[in-house]
Amino acid sequence: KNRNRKKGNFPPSPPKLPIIGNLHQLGKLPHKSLWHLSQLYGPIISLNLGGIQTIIISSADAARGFLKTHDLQTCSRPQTESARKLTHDFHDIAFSPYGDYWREVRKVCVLELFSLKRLKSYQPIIEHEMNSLIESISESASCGDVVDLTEKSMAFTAAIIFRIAFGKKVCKGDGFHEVVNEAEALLGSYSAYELFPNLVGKAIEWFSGYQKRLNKVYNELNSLFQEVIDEHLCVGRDHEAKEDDIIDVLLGLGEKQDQSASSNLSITHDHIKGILLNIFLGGLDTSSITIVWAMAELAKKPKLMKKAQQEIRSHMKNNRGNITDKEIEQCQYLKMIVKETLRLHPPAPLLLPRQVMSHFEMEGFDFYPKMMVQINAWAIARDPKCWKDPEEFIPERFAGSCIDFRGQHFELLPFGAGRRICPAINLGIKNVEVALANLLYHFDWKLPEGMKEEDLDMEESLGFSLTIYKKLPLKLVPLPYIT
Ligand code: HEM
Repeated sequence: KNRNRKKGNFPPSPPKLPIIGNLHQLGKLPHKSLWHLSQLYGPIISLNLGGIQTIIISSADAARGFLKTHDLQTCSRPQTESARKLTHDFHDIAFSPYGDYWREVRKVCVLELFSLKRLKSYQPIIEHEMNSLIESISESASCGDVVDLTEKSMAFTAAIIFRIAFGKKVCKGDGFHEVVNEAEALLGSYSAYELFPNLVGKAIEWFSGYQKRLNKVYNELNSLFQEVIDEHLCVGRDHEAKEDDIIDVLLGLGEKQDQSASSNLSITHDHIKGILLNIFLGGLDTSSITIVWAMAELAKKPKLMKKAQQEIRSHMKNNRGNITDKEIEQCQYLKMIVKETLRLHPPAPLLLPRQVMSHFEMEGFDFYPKMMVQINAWAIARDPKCWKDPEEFIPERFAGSCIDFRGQHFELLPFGAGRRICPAINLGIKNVEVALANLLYHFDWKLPEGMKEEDLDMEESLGFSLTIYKKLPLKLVPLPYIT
């Protein structure tokens, strides 16, 4: 009680229960429950999640206030026990609090890992994985088999991220995906003691085996990452790829910084492990989730699919090869499809949580340090004040519009905005565009026998806590496109 007794005007709040506050109102899909609450209580609401005071933002104007006007006061992250442990004491980018360290590591990330030059060096990997994807679908197409596009897209993006980060693929059976999923589940939630910082919370945490679970994931990830780092340090390593992978780049930076004392950030193995974890959490699923939703929306609206195919095929003329960046740049309708998919299905619907760092006032409300902030990008993208027919998938709404997802337009925030905006937008978008363009170019797609467009299930399911997926796998029948 004492902790929450701050003077000031708080945003409206739904009625709370003793002890748990508003926790019971989150439901299975928090972004949806919070959207319903915002319709009752307004675009800025305050919730008590156990002992954590949380501000929920559900309008473009309020998001602009937090992510632009007051970005500097709200761009930290809550420092949870799981994040501290799994990122080796915040030696990462995504979960580290705002400050000198974060600014330095973010610079490294933007300039060294995700720059346009580096993206170019990833091109052969993306092309190679694209060819494998098309080949495997062609086999099914020649027999008229149904293809599980969810599984194929996940394998495609995972192979790219593993090769970019580790320089090699990691197979599904290696247990790596499971550890990363478990890490996401822990990083996207709070321990009982964080929610109820008293003896009861401590007891619940102890009985639930939370610390054991956290230690297990930490140990598994740590030894996996250390193994790969050691492989990279081996003299005479079999370096298949011509270009450096992310571990090579980070190890190289560590060596450079050893020689020059002028640099503020000296990259250690802990930094590499923290950054790798961010890359797997950020990159493994987000692009594949988008590819699946785009294909599902197009399968539901065959006229839109035809229009996209005509555009791509007209730019390809009679070329039977894969589509290159040059053709993709000309495919304006494809780009509208990607934007519309990210509007209706942002993979991280609540972005990543932020934390207020210093007191400020906005719209007559007071915000205090340590308050957690969640931006409901999913709800904002459905606001009828910003979007006509918001629930409809209409890529054409972006024709002649300057609205983009790069953090300048607060009605469309799939990558966030402000200082914490996703640093890998170009890589994420490239994977989505390349996959969609090739899937639509090389094949015509139909629904499995006996299924109608209206039967296609579009239900969402919470991933491991930070992302949402299409609940059921997307299964479609590919037919080879004959020029
Ligand atoms: C379609 C693909 C992607 C989507 C929709 C997406 C979305 C997001 C979102 C919503 C955030 C939080 C922004 C905020 O707090 O305001 C974020 C942060 C981040 N993303 Fe992405 N992302 C994608 C792809 C990637 C990829 C491919 C990587 C790396 C390989 C990546 C790495 C990161 C990192 C490191 C952060 C933390 C930035 C920070 O806190 O400074 N993301 N992303």
